[in-house]
Amino acid sequence: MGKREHMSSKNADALPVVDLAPFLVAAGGDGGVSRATEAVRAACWEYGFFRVVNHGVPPELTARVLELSAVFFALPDEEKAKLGFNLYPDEPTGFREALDECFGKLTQLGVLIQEILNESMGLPPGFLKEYNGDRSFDFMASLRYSPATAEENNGISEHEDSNCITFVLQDGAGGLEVLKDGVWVPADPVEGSIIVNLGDVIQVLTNGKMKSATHRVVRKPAVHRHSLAFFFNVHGDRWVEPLPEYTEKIGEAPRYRRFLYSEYQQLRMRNKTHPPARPEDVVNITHYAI
Ligand SMILES: O=C(O)CCC(=O)C(=O)O
Ligand SMILES: [Fe+2]
Repeated sequence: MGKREHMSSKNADALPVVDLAPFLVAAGGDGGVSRATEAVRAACWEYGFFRVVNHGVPPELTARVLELSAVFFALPDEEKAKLGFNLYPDEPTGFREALDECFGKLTQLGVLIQEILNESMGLPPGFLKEYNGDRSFDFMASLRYSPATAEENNGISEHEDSNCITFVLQDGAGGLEVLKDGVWVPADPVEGSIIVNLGDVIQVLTNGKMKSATHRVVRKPAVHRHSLAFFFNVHGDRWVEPLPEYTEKIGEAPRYRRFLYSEYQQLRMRNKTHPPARPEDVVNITHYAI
């Protein structure tokens, strides 16, 4: 009586971690694959955000690409201004090769995660591969955030990604955060892990069951932050709509109307080229909500 038990609470800043080793080593057979698939399902329903380890992207490559990215961004502006969209810089030496190698590895990882998602979404084998088998819309961005000032620290305002699956590689600075039940949870750098977050396409296909996580970057004082974001996308000609497995087959009404992915991309691009005066007029996936 009167004595309070200490309630142990879940460590709020621990994002779910999924070990991909069972998919990448020949062994298997110990239930590792189904455990990892279940872990992905739980993470996607709860957060839409998780870390993967033993993902097949060499840590040496991740470290190298982030270091070269930092060298690139530290070049004089005149040097960087020579570049248009999708042109590779000559300097620093090896940056282009590192980016290409990273792009290749992250594409492979995307294909694997998509396979796992297919299973954890309970879809017929190969469904997502068929739906999203064209890799020509994938892209990667090398990003740099300058130190926070006393006046402001916004790196990227809160948003959801529009695509299928995003990967984030980051240096040691920190600042990425994900919104979970109204609380901003840090997605701090953990050596050897890659952040995975789901985008709007998966949220719509699953009729809102899997989350397109709201996230942001808060800049830290005194440090530059470098990250690499890879967007495993879907072709612009694809129609996106809640799947029967998440609607008629389980007696639930669709929560989104169908849309052409390229149309959504264009509306989101307008957010940037013609920013609406009122924040509530920024187009996001609720534009298609029923
Ligand atoms: O830099 C990061 O950690 C995240 C970037 C991001 O959220 C985005 O580009 O959509
Ligand atoms: Fe994002």
